[in-house]
Order: sequence, then C-alpha cells, then structure tokens
Amino acid sequence: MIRQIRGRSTRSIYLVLACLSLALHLLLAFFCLTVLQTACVPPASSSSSVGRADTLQRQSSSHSSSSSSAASSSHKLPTIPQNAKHLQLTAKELLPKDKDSYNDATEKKLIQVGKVIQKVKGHSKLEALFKHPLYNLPRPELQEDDWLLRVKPTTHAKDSGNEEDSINYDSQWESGSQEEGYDKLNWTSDVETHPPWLRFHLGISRWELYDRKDPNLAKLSHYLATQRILGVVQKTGGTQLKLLMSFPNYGQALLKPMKQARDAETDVNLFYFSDFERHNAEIAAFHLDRVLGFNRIPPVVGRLINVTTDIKGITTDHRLSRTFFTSPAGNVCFYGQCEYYCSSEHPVCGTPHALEVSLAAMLPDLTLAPRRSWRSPWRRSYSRTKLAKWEKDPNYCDTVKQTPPYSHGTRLVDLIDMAVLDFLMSNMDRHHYETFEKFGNETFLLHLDNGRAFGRHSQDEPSILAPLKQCCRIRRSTLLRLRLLSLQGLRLSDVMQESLLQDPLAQVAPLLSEAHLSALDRRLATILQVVQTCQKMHADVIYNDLEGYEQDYDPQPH
Ligand SMILES: Nc1ncnc2c1ncn2[C@@H]1O[C@H](COP(=O)(O)OP(=O)(O)OP(=O)(O)O)[C@@H](O)[C@H]1O
Ligand SMILES: [Mn+2]
Repeated sequence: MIRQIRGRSTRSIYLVLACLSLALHLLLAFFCLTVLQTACVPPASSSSSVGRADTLQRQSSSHSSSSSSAASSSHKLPTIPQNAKHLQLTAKELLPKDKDSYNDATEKKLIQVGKVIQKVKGHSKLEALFKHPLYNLPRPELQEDDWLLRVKPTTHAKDSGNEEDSINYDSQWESGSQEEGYDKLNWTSDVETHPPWLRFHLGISRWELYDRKDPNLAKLSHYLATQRILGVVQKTGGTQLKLLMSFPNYGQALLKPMKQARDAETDVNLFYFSDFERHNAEIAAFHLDRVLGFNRIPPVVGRLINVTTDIKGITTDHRLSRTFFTSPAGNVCFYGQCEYYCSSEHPVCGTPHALEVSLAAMLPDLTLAPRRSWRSPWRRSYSRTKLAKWEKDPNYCDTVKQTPPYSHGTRLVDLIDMAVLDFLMSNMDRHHYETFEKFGNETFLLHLDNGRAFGRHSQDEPSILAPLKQCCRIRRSTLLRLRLLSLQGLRLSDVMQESLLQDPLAQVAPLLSEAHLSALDRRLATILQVVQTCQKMHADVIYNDLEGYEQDYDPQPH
C-alpha cells in the first residue's frame, strides 16, 4: 500500500518536472525567435538565398575593404561580383582554419590593392587599348571547318524530321557515366545550358583560342576560381609536378603550385632547364598574350586552395597521396612523383593549409581534338655544354625559311610572334609548340607551358629574340600593337598591371612585382630597336597581314 502511494507520487513529480521543462523550452524558443528577428534586418523578400548573400557580403567586407572595389573593376558578370565572391569563398573555407596565415601584412596588402584598383578605375588603359582598331580588326567570316568543334546546327535535326536524329543530336553531350559527385547531365544544343569550359572548347577557331570579347571568358575564369574541387590526380607528361583537377559538370584544369616567393629571382647558376616553374608566370603569361592581342594561351586563373581538403583529402592517386607530410613548422606539404624536384627536399607546402596555385583551363581531350607537337627550330640544346645549330650559324634562318612549313603561309611570323612573347617574359623554355591537327598548317600556334617565364627581371635574354634577329621578319599587326604598347599613354607595364588585377590572387599580392613590370617596358623597347635595325638593312621586314584594310592603324608613323 505504502509502496503504491510512493510510486504514484514519484510519477506525479516526474510529470510536473516534464511539464516544467517543456514550458521552459517553449519560452526559450520564443525568446530566440524574437531576438533573431530583430538582429536580422529583414530584406524585401525573405528568401533564404538573399539571406545567405547578405551574410556572405558582410563576411567579406569584414575581411577586406578592397573586395567590393576589386569586384567592380573585374570582369563584369551580370549578378555576381567575381573577385568578391572568390574572396568570400576563400575567407569562408580557409580563414577559420588558417587564421595565422592571414596576418596584418596581408590585410594591409589587400587594402593597397584596393587603392590601385580604384586608381585604375578612373582611367582604364586596358579598356582604351582593347578599344583600339588594332584590337578589333575585321576578320573574314569563319566557315564550318574553321571551328575546332561544332555541334550540328539545330536545323539539321529538326529539318530531317527524323526522330532518331534529333535524339542523337540532343543527347550527344549526355554523360555516359554516373560517377559519384557528378550530376547526370543532358546538354543540349542550347549554348546557354553549356558549362563555361564547354563553351570555351566550342569557341576555339582556326585563328585563335578564344575571342577576347566573348562574355564566356569571364564566366570561365569565375568557374575555375570558385568551383568545388571534386577530384585530383597527378598529370603525366612534362618534367615538373602538375595536377589535374576536376570540377562539377566535367570541367578540368591544370594546376601548378606556388613553389617560391613571388619576387624570388632565378639563381644565376641554374640552367634554364633546371629552373622552377612559377604559378604566377602561368597567370601573367595568359594576361600578356591577351594584351598582345594573340589569344593563344588557355585562360589561367590564380586560386588559394586548401592543401588538406582540396588535395590530400580527395585524391585517389597513390603516387601523390603517399608523399604528404607535415613539416617541422607544422605546414601540410607534398611533393608527388616526377622527374625534377619531386622530393622531400623540394616540397610544396601550405601555410599551414592555404596554397596559391594557377589553374589553366584544359584544352579539349586529345581524342576529340588531336594536337601536333612541333620541335622549335630555335630550340635550345638542353645541354650544359653543347650549343644549338642556330647559335653557331648566322644564316640559320635562310635554311628555316626554305623548310616547310616555314616556307609557306604564316608559320614563320607565328614563330616570331612567339619569340616576341617569350622575350618579353624571358621564357627560354620553348622547346616545342603545338597546333590543332584539324587545322593543318594554316592555324595559330598554342603557347602552352609558360611556367619558366618571369624568372629574372634584372637581366634580359637577347638569344630569345634570335628568330626575329636572324629572320628580320615580323607581322605588321604585331609590330603596330607593340608600338601602341610603347606609347607613354598606354605603356605595356601599366596595362599588364591593370589586367593582372583581374586575377583573384592579386588580392593577396601583385602577381608581378614592379621590377618585372618595368622589365616589360625595357624589353619592348629592345624589340622595337631590333625591328628598326632590320628595316635599315632589309626591305621585306614587314609581313603585311593588314593588306586590304583601308584604315591607317599605325600609332607612330615611321
Ligand atoms: N591547358 C592545357 N590543356 C591541355 N593540355 C595541356 C595544357 N597545358 C599543357 N598541356 C599539356 O601538358 C603537357 C605538359 O605540360 P607543361 O608543358 O606545362 O609541363 P612541363 O612539366 O612544364 O613540361 P616540360 O617539362 O616538358 O616543359 C604539355 O606538353 C601539353 O601537351
Ligand atoms: Mn615546362
């Protein structure tokens, strides 16, 4: 009886306690709701995406006062301020773990970059340059076989009235595999639905890799700079460590990591073929090639990645994963497997996780668009003792001029364009160049692999100009653009500095130091001098690719 009474009273005590706890929880929930509502200024629409954007915006502005001005001066995307978005992502992804790597000095640099951007915004030399007629030359209309890849025009499938045709057509980009992390895709003829990397591939033509004015270019850069990294493997071929990164929608990029300080000059006792590759050289080379009006380098962007989560945590490549270690300083490092510098004595290290890298848009797969690799006639000996033939024979160009494909068409002046680019950035490592097989010999030359450029600013390398000096020949449009860039009002160093500010990594530190920028002006003057000397001695220096155009493009009549 007593036990029964005691049991009942215990139960009622439990019941009272439960009710009390419920009431307290309700009170707490009500209080929280009221507080949150007042803290979050309600936007016009209360959709969750707006709320998120708002949070991100504030997050970014608290990290850098330059982000919004940086965004407004960069590529103009309809809705997303690119650089700001990049900063938001890196801040979100990297800052909580790597606070110590973002010290006061970095903050100061971010503000300085912001000031430069504001200065540039007032008067854009880059915009003025790209508006010049020399950068807007009329091009003959492209025929079907002038495009590297073409999807069949819609009319084909529709006109044929054959249902099977239209199914094949619409599903030709459909993914065959269902790999984890990838969306099942069904890309159609509607270009708007294609991811930026595919639009880049579809825009490759016989005469250039991309159209500078194509708005997809900014989207591609944004894609490379911000997309989630889904896969990483080591890229085979070549001598130094490179990684192949995969993004959603099947996009891929070639990664080169930062190995040395931006302003480190190449050791004078290192041969050109032993020099480290530089991530900022890949980025700057893309900008320089575009500023010169060539458009022959695949778009490259800089990005701050997290070595641990973006590489170590996801790679399936054992050759890579087994080379990870933590350095005595507590930084996460790796070295991979390759011919040069892939050892624990030459590690690639985060600080402790954050790592600057360059990401180059991948060209279409070789099975879709095979390429031919050509040995450069002015290739160096790649020996510590031997000289190449062109270094010994002053009449070497006469032989080259008589040898196909240099004996015909634009190949020789294309090669000289490449020498101009390489001399400006002091790249001695142009042993080969590539072309797309589909276009035969009548096509542009791909300027791939620029990692060994911008190694030394205090010295120029005259031998890189050997093709120009020995052949005394140059495209008229190239010469006129070089003259334009030598004008005080435009100045190559200024437009390069402005162009490089579009890269996300410019917010960490300038991609090229002042010394490298002024070396560009000095080298440009040397090139113009060489052409002048040629003109004094020869009559047929200029290859006139502007024939038939009425307009007088010459910015400095000579
Ligand atoms: N953007 C790209 N898309 C597709 N393939 C590329 C791209 N860039 C380079 N490659 C290919 O990868 C190969 C190796 O790249 P790269 O030349 O940059 O490496 P490397 O290690 O510097 O080579 P090397 O030591 O021979 O100079 C190139 O020969 C080229 O065929
Ligand atoms: Mn190389």
